[in-house]
Amino acid sequence: LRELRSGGSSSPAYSSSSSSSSSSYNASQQRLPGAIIIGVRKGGTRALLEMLNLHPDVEVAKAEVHYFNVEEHYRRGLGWYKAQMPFTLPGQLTVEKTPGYFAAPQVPARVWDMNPAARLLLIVRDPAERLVSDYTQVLHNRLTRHKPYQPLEQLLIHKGHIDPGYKALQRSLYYQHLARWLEVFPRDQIHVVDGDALIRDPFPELRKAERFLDLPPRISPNNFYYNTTKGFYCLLSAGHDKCLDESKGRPHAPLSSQAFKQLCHYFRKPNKLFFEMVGRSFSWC
Ligand SMILES: Nc1ncnc2c1ncn2[C@@H]1O[C@H](COP(=O)(O)OS(=O)(=O)O)[C@@H](OP(=O)(O)O)[C@H]1O
Repeated sequence: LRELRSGGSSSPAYSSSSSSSSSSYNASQQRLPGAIIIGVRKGGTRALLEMLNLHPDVEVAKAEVHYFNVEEHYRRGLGWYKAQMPFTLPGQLTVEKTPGYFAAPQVPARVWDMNPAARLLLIVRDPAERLVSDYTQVLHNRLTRHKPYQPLEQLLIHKGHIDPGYKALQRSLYYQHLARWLEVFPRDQIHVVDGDALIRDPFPELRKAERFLDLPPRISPNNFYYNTTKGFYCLLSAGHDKCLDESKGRPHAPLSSQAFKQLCHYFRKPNKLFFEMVGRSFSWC
């Protein structure tokens, strides 16, 4: 527990964030993360981070850090990484999220070297939907920079068949990436969050995450309300409300129903392998 909360430092185990915050013993400082949201890209990582941040014993790194997956950052060392973290009191849990960690082969061993007790959160979503969301984000970025782009179907389908080389498709092969994490971390240090369930009804997923992180249950259904304009749940805390920005929940780029069906068929086997690996199944297409 101590290592989880303090990222391996020697600060005392759990103490409430509201207790004796004025004493120098409890001086706030930056600490390495005890928990990391490792992915998946477009799985709902921002929503999960913001929702965990509702917990009084959790502080989060606001920006994606990309420490373990970007060589230039990794070379800067743990001092740099720590300096990207929020200030916390002893007993508070530091959390960062970088969706790019999940599919980057060098990352699991690096996270282990940082803190072998780190708790890992993996939020997954229907891999076909995720792929379309991934493409939509790339398309949006290219349009913003006035760069050319290809329609999704052209990237995805080659001579009538799904092209296994398409990067966004590979990012949806969850079992391949998870297998690498499981070579390094024990299964019980990785908690799988259902990203589709988080969209439909966030509270039960948050309760499970609190339990995994050994946090006392502090997040409540009253922290969420459905915003009909946004079409998603938004957050309520201490009288403030917050919805995720417009980059979350964009209308997806079009894809013919025939191509989407092909995609669903393609994912059947890899999905089955993932279900076996995590010991549960999801009702994906
Ligand atoms: N409450 C709430 N509000 C808004 N959006 C929500 C929420 N919960 C989950 N989501 C889904 O999060 C998807 C984006 O995932 P990520 O944050 O992981 O994207 S990223 O990889 O960091 O770019 C985003 O995917 P798209 O809908 O495809 O844009 C959302 O569906």
